Amino acid sequence: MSVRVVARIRPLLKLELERDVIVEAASSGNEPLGSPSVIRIPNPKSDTESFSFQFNSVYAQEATQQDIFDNEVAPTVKHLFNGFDVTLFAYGVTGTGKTHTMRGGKTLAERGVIPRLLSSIYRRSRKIEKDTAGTTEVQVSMSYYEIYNDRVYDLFEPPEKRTPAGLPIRDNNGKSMVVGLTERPCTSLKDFELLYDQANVNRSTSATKLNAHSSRSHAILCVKLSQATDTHVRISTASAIDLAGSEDNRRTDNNKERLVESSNINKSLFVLAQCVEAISKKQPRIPYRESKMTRILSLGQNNGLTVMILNLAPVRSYHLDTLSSLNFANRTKKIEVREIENEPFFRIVAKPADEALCGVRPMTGSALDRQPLRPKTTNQNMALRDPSKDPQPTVEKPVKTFSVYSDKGRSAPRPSHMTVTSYSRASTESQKRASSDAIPTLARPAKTHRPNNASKSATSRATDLIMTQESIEALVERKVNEKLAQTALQAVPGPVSEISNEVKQRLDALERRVEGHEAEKAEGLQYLLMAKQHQVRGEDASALKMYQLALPFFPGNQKLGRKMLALQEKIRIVAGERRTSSVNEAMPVPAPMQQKEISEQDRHRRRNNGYDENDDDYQEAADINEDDSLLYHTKARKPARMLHAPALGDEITVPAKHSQMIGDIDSEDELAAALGARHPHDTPRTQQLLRIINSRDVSQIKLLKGVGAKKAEMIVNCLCDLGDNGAIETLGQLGNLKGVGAKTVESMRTGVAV
Ligand SMILES: Nc1ncnc2c1ncn2[C@@H]1O[C@H](COP(=O)(O)OP(=O)(O)OP(=O)(O)O)[C@@H](O)[C@H]1O
Repeated sequence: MSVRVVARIRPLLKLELERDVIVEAASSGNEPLGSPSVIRIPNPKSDTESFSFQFNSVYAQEATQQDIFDNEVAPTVKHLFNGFDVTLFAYGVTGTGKTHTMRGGKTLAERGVIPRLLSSIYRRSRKIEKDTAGTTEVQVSMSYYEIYNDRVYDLFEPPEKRTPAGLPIRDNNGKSMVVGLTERPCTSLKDFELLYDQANVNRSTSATKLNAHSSRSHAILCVKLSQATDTHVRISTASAIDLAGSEDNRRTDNNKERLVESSNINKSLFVLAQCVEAISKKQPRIPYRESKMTRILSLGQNNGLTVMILNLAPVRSYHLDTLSSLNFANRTKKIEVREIENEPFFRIVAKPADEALCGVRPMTGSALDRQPLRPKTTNQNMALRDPSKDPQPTVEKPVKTFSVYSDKGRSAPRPSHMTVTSYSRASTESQKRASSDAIPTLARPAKTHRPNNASKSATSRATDLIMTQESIEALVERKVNEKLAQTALQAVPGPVSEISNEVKQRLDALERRVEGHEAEKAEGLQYLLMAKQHQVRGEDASALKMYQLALPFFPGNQKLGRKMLALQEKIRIVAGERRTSSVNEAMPVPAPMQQKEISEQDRHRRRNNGYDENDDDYQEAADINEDDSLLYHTKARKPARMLHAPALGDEITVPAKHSQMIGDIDSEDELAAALGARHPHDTPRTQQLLRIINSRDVSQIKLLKGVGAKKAEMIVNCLCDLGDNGAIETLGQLGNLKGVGAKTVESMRTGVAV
């Protein structure tokens, strides 16, 4: 089944005008009751022509939240209860109504897809429990996380408690799982709303020029539904994803922090577009792994039902962005998704004695609060009892805890001590296992029945044997994970040896250093990426600013320095030319307008017939990976791109020392000095330390690691001896101050947070 793609046009906002509306819903003539399924939008080159895009459904400006839910989401609830996973995601440019569609407002009418989905799940759960006279127990739990700057953060944790590196993602049985995520049981809609609202406070949102409450992250809500009877349990998951919107930074006026977020958002959406393109062209390699969002979304890889809601703004100011989104959606609708339901697995009725024996507590309440720091495993295949303690006399062979792929057509042996009834759905061809792990009130389930390979045809067995490098790696990783998870489950907790304070401190310091390094490097790369984006758009002054911000993260990188000098030279020349031409021209065109026109024309030229404006930008952004000055590159180098015409609107004054020619620079030190760095090897941490020292503020200095009030006063006294303008320029100078040695300097430096 293909991904279901529906488009929703949001109504006009306060400042938008009726005459600017260019996107409209139309009918193809084939739909029942004439409900629209076509989006019509003019050709940006000629208003007399228009493009039409057909989707599964189209919702015009006046469509309500109820309409969207009733037609697009309510039908999936039935499938969820039948054991299918459901993925709903909102896609669109910033400010087009994704969050409004998914979360919505506070009033009943304004509630979005997510609260309505949960309401429907609870209603159906109650009905099932009632209809089965309580023999089927339905439980709902949720996890909620965001991908912010390509890092995964648990939204149940307040930002101040997050580890900067975020949570890791592991592959497990072909699914990407976030490790260490909190999972909260929620027994009623009220429970859910409370948790959801609290978690949303932790989501990264900010005001931008295009949206007062812009989501700066992709938010992923996973609702796990577990239906348990006496004999078996069925788990299915509904994932509701509110993607962050792509942004054209020429329109956002974003500051430094917003630009970093924006480039991460754009990059992940670019990778998503690449994945969709690769899938639609049936390419052998889909670049899922190039961003965390695509890894988690795994479009076309996940089973079950997928619905994409394409959010569109109706007005002309979004024209090219809207076309880009429509093109993306057009490709997405062709993606085929395997409609495979999750197999139920069998429960062993947990007895207190068993629990004591194998050390498994019923996973309710606090036990469910946090999953163990290991991949959520497919531990249906694992015996939870400790075999050494299990006095079952019938065990003849050691229990095999994972199956071996074999060409002999044997079915894998099943541990004989388990009280398991074989159950397999005839409709399910694959060896897919149920998607989840923690089952409230249950011991771990036993291995599911493996169909007898002998019944398979020779051809299908031969196909099974052709394994690609990727599938072998995935298989090995899966087996290792299973083994590790089993070991962890069977391990009897021994006495915990106390780590000495000294060791703890050293570990902490080490961790801080590693995190600092990672964060620093990532931040530097962000600046470079943005510099490149600005540069290819001809926004030279902004590009230069970004390169300047990146420089401290790559001390001594001569190539970067040269690039900056060349850019400065170019800006200087352009500024000179502009001054000359403004004297010569009788009626000058306003510079910013001219720049806009040039770049518009240029962009039209670059788009041959695809109208993939954003894709183009994304491509350029991605090209930075191929820049060999930037430490990280995987692909072969491409020929350098031609830069755009210089931005005529850029206002920049180039300091005299910056305007020297590249050839004048001989050493790294000169280069760094020319670029305004205090010292070529200054890292942000060093700079921050020197800033604190040079502040001459005893109250700040005494907080540095290894410095008390007395030492802080001594340092300030030394600085005062240097005179009013005296400053410490290097770590060497700092170490030479009275009472401060190399050791203290290192200690101060490692303690500085950047
Ligand atoms: N269908 C709608 N009805 C009424 N208002 C809407 C609708 N869709 C969007 N809006 C309004 O438009 C504005 C932008 O919507 P929203 O924040 O949902 O956009 P977004 O696509 O999530 O943006 P971002 O990607 O920046 O987070 C909000 O003020 C929202 O209330």
